[in-house]
Amino acid sequence: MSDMRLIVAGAGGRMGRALTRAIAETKGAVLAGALEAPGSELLGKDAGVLAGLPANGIKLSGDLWAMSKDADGILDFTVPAATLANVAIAAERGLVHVVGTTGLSGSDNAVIKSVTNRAVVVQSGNMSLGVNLLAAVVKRVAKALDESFDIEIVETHHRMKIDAPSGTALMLGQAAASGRGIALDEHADRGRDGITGARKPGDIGFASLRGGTAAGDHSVSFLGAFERLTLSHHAEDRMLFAHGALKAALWAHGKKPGHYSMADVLGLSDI
Ligand SMILES: NC(=O)C1=CN([C@@H]2O[C@H](COP(=O)(O)OP(=O)(O)OC[C@H]3O[C@@H](n4cnc5c(N)ncnc54)[C@H](OP(=O)(O)O)[C@@H]3O)[C@@H](O)[C@H]2O)C=CC1
Ligand SMILES: O=C(O)C1=N[C@H](C(=O)O)C[C@H](O)C1
Repeated sequence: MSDMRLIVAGAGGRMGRALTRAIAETKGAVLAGALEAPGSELLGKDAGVLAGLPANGIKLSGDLWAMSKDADGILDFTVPAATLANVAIAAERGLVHVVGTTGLSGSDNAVIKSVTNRAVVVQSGNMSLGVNLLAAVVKRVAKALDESFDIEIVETHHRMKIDAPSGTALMLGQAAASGRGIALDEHADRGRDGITGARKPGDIGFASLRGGTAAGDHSVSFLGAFERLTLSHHAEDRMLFAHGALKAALWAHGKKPGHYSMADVLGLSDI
């Protein structure tokens, strides 16, 4: 099969630059386009140079429709409004759409899912093997422990992150809720402040720390009487997520339309 031709959305961003480097390091993938926000001062710049590589001749552009004429997929780590705009074009062009953007609302996710009867979408709040394994373990542990164990999720990210809780924290919360057989929406306790009252039994708490350059730390604690169990993951570099996204795109190339997760890509769906 010929190389998979990939567009990087948000090519001037932290993940966008990492994705450009990951594509350059990956056999079977080639950079076909670099998308940035219309009006960005980076439009016209060379994607390779922005990523710290030799020039590759791919200039940042705000026109996804034009650049996707001969492309196979798009790696989208941007902002919710951009991802939603990209969904329709990716579906129309038949591109594999790897969605890593977080901070999406329930209705945003419904829009993404609405195209998956005709388009291939791989979506995950975290593209790493370790976090997806952690989610499977959290689900299993939550199933084994009853409400006498309180569940608390703590995440730490770099000072530039704009959404909280992180997509990964919500994914881990969803895994815990599924293991317990409860709806996360009804039991999430996000952001305590002031006289909050005692913790409600069965709630899943979230706390977000921001600072420095942390690529992404997550821990899930089960706190019971006289004992605490904490499971955690530490990302050391965002190239981890970029290589995961590449793996997802190559896996999805040629798959039938559907909404896939990173657990599907990694063969962890049955755990
Ligand atoms: N699922 C996963 O494994 C991971 C997910 N993420 C998520 O990826 C997203 C991006 O993170 P990060 O790279 O750190 O953020 P950055 O802010 O560094 O990058 C986002 C980029 O998207 C650009 N952008 C904004 N609007 C558009 C548009 N309409 N079209 C194209 N590009 C646009 C931004 O441009 P401008 O600055 O000009 O607005 C910016 O360059 C976040 O939601 C983050 O949580 C991050 C790491 C891993
Ligand atoms: O914004 C980030 O940096 C990250 N975002 C994702 C999230 O919201 O969970 C994944 C990773 O933790 C890095």
